[in-house]
Amino acid sequence: MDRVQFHLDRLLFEKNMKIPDLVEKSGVNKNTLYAIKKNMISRVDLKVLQNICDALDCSLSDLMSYVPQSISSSREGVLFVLSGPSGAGKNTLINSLKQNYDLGLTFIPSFTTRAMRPGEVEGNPYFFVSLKDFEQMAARGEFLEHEIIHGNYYGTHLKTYEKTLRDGKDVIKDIDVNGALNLKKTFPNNIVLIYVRPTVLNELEDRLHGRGDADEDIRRRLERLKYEESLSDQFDFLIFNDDIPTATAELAQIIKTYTKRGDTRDVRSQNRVETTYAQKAK
Ligand SMILES: Nc1nc2c(ncn2[C@@H]2O[C@H](COP(=O)(O)OP(=O)(O)O)[C@@H](O)[C@H]2O)c(=O)[nH]1
Ligand SMILES: Nc1ncnc2c1ncn2[C@@H]1O[C@H](COP(=O)(O)OP(=O)(O)O)[C@@H](O)[C@H]1O
Repeated sequence: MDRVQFHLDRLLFEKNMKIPDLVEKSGVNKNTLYAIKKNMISRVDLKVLQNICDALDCSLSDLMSYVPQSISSSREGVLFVLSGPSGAGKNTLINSLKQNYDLGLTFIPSFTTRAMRPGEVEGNPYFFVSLKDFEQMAARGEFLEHEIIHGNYYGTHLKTYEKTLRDGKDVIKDIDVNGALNLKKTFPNNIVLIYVRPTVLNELEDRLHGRGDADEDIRRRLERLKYEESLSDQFDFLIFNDDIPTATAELAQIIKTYTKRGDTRDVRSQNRVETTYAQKAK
């Protein structure tokens, strides 16, 4: 697997740029840029990286990241990732799963710079840190991956994932679409990507209002919807969360299939289930 990963795709999206714009601004050859964008490059000149960073006004750690061998070869636990638009019900389903099913899953809180919401506490569902602390942690390479989402930073703690999965524990976590697809490159064999959404996307706004989000936060969150939907077909499963118990049951069904005792932990060798509700996305 590629342990050095480029994030050009995301950066271009964030800067509202296309490859031809970057060719013009950076002077870097088009084919090189496409290869970097697709993570299909095995060697690259430092000058090229410098020119890309200058053109995108970003740092090298925004453009690329490195995953240590120790974690990339971990095959012990299975990592279940829930992604989807804000308000889809990812956290609701994780909590409902905890309360109604005994699947022995571990939830690993991420680190974030966003403000704590009512009902949240330190360590659940996040460790809440300042921007300065987050940046220092990122610079020290403490994150497996990190992203800026809705203007806040979110990062998965490398050492905790490493230890938990190595100990053979199965993990469930909601991660944004970029982070999910990056993690798939890190753990190609023991990850299951699940995309969650309501059947009717217009319901998201009501749900976010119901959760008590401020209007400005709701607007920012919904702005990302189109991008998130555009990546949904790269996920292994799609769950329509219209009714919480039904969607929780679908999620539990998927998890049980991949964590059967006695089965190999290499999820590649297991057949994927299609329940009546949970459909493989493609
Ligand atoms: N890439 C990445 N995304 C994360 C991480 N932790 C949470 N997220 C995602 O960050 C986004 C915003 O999360 P949150 O602030 O809880 O808002 P919500 O989606 O509206 O509930 C969601 O898509 C989460 O799944 C992480 O460690 N890495
Ligand atoms: N199936 C559902 N029907 C109606 N409301 C829901 C459903 N699932 C979740 N909600 C509500 O929608 C809001 C957003 O859910 P949440 O789990 O915070 O979403 P996410 O973690 O995906 O951003 C919460 O107020 C939650 O109670």
